[in-house]
Amino acid sequence: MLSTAELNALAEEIRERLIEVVSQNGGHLASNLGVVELTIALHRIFTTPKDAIVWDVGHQSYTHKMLTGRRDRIDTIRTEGGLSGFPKPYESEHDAFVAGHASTSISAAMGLAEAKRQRGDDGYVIAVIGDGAFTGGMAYEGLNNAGKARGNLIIILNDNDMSISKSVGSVANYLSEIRTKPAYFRFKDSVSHLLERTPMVGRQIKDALVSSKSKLKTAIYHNTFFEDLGFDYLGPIDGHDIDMLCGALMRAKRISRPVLIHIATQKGKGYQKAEENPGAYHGVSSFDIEKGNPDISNEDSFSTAFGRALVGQAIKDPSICGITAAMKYGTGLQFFKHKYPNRFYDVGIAEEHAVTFASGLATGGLRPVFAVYSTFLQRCYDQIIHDVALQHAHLVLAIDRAGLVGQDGETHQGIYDVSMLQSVPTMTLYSPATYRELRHCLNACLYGEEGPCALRYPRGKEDGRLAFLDDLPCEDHHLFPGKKKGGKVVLTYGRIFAEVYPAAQKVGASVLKLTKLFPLGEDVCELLCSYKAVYFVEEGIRSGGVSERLASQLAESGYRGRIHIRAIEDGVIPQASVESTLAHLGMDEAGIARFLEQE
Ligand SMILES: Cc1ncc(C[n+]2csc(CCOP(=O)(O)OP(=O)(O)O)c2C)c(N)n1
Ligand SMILES: CC(=O)[C@@H](O)[C@H](O)COP(=O)(O)O
Ligand SMILES: [Mg+2]
Repeated sequence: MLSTAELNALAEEIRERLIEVVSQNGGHLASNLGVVELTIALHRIFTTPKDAIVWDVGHQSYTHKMLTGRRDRIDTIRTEGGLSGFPKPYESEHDAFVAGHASTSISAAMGLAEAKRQRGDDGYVIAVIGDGAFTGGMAYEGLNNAGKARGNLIIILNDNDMSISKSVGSVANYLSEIRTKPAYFRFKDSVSHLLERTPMVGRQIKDALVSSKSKLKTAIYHNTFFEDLGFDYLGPIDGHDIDMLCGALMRAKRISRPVLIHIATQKGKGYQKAEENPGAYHGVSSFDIEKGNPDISNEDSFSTAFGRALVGQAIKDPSICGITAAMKYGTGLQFFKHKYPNRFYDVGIAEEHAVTFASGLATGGLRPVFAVYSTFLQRCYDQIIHDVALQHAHLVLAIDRAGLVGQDGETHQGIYDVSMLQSVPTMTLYSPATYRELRHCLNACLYGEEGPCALRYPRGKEDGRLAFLDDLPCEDHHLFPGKKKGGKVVLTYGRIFAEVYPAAQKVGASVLKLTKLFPLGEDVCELLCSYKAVYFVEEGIRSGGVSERLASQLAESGYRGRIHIRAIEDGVIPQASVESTLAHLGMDEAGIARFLEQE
């Protein structure tokens, strides 16, 4: 058994390795540095996989991976074929549940705990959720249910007062209130502890006190929100003190009701630059440890092009509002916030709320734009149908990270949005391939369309090969004729056009590039019908995509030519660079050229 000093030395060693590896591979540095002691304490008191740890979002699980047999492979994290940056049960039996999206841990942990109870397994299930993830609605659905849980369930609220940016909202304020009065809560906690340890009657007195409405209770046993929901609350605890953490975890193990342990940690702990600027070190690409990571949030990308374009529109139109679900920098909305703080809303990690809130703004006469990553929009399917489309509310979804995203892997790929939105009544969707097209599409969504509108664009920068598009008019679709009239035609859209166009030139095929994906005019189908073979290339899942829909329309219209579809057949696309993934999918220039050679 390691001594406290040895455990602290282990924490230092792990920190050094984390900084080294993330500086090379990129990753979620600040979040991982903040939970080193917590992870060590968890693995000291609990034994995985018998006990299960459910990491919320999972971006902070690197130390857990190092302590569960993956230390010698940690240098492969987030690389193709290497360890995932998120928990993956297929990677290790110590990863209890898939994660990547926020606020799911309490529900998952409760399910796992209940399953253990039903199966007579006395293992514990521990959910570790950050204060950022704690702003998501699903966390409350979980808490509401879990307060009555009968399994061995422990929730650890890792409170560092930060989401990616500063945590927002009333819950954040409430947590900060608790954090700033630790002595008061510890006094309350020690009264509760004393009662628990008093032989025979202590527990009964405590239970009677908890369920009573007496003034005595409010005097000595003031409830936190969590106790009102049925949890035993332990905290706030210094999340960098391994002894204290172990003590709290041991105690939680002995309590028969669900327990919530509230720990206070520092995001970025142990690397000064990250401590000073935890937001900039939340998710980083490779960096120089000595110099640190320059702030790249203003660097040229589709996100910043969008952010600047929105400011350009908002100067002329005071009804435009900008909304983010905790992704201000990721989506380029920092410019809008800076210029129009009163029209900017960071709603926390609450995408479903953001959509319905935007619909409320629209119904009330404003022009809301919700900027959101494609992958996180997935949880808003019902809100988009029920709260937006059915009342034809005119709002704009600016869908960032559409298509392949690279190193975050399967949980973050933006490959489902086209299929999802295609089934939404009255939805309009644009897919710009360049910054200029993005500006055009944003303008069209704001002023040229009615009802729910969206534009989708990829992670990263414009492709230099597409500079020639800047000399062409921005149209809903554009035909680039091939060598032979009526020969082969390729229909495509978005970033992948940069691969398709040169491939088509090689084989002499025409290319029909869509900028507006739906609704589509009759003319598109008519045009395709004039070719002897139609090829589709789509950087999105095949099922329910544009290719499938148009192929079925062609078939219905009696088209007799050949139809070939290249789209993503298997929706689970692991981590790798976008270039490498495109090559694997046969969607790089060479792969598409081979595809077009098929007769
Ligand atoms: C549904 C969803 N929306 C947005 C994100 C992007 N995201 C990843 S981590 C994060 C902040 C998490 O903050 P917190 O839970 O407090 O963890 P910390 O990094 O502070 O430890 C956000 C917004 C996500 N993963 N899932
Ligand atoms: C963990 C998470 O969900 C985000 O931090 C995500 O990794 C951000 O990715 P980008 O680098 O594309 O902003
Ligand atoms: Mg946090």
